[in-house]
Amino acid sequence: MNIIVLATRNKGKTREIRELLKSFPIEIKNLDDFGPIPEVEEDGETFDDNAYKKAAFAARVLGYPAMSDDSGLVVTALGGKPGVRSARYAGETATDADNCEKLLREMKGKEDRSAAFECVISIAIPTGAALTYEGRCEGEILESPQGENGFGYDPLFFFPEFGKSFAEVSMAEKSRVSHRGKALQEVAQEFDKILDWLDINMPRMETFTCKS
Ligand SMILES: O=P(O)(O)OP(=O)(O)OP(=O)(O)OC[C@H]1O[C@@H](n2cnc3c(O)ncnc32)[C@H](O)[C@@H]1O
Ligand SMILES: [Mg+2]
Repeated sequence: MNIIVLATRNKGKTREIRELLKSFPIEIKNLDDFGPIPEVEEDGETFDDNAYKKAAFAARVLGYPAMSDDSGLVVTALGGKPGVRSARYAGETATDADNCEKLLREMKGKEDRSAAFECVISIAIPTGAALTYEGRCEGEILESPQGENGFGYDPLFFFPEFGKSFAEVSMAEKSRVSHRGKALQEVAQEFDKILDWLDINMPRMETFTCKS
């Protein structure tokens, strides 16, 4: 069976990705299945840059195909912030709660509450070749947190079609419409092609016998 390493340390993402790919014939490993590996600096200017960096690095270091997700919240009234800095919005060691608090502070008094979650999924192999999938979903920033489910900014992200925040719906409901859900629906649709691509492009580990 094909092995793919999920190149993320985010437990919320990992849960959602594993659930959406559970019916496919792949073994999904995560970074914790391996010894300590260095952290990748997420210094790209776009979700695309960072997604590729995370997947290509994991694939190169571990020797398996790797799938990463770079995602974040893009808020109109904040000129697109927190964007690629979503995980570290309130500082390098910020928690989800710290980031949500900062977002509420920055949004105080803002009339335009529109925002979007964006996600780029990269699937890379050790040679550096990669495939990219994208998803986006639009909503509004609430005045205060609502709901206990999900992770990150979910309690502050109101999704008009549901009339609820992402933290007030189940993981399955969220994934049907979310940025990550949409990107992974594309992955799912193309899954056979992805497996063929891995088959053709993954470097083979041949065993050579040295004659003395
Ligand atoms: O880089 P990895 O290890 O995958 O984990 P991370 O948490 O650092 O992930 P990102 O760099 O992609 O930053 C994305 C941040 O955007 C937020 N985010 C992304 N998707 C979200 C979602 O579905 N719901 C709520 N917040 C989300 C959340 O705060 C994440 O920490
Ligand atoms: Mg990150």
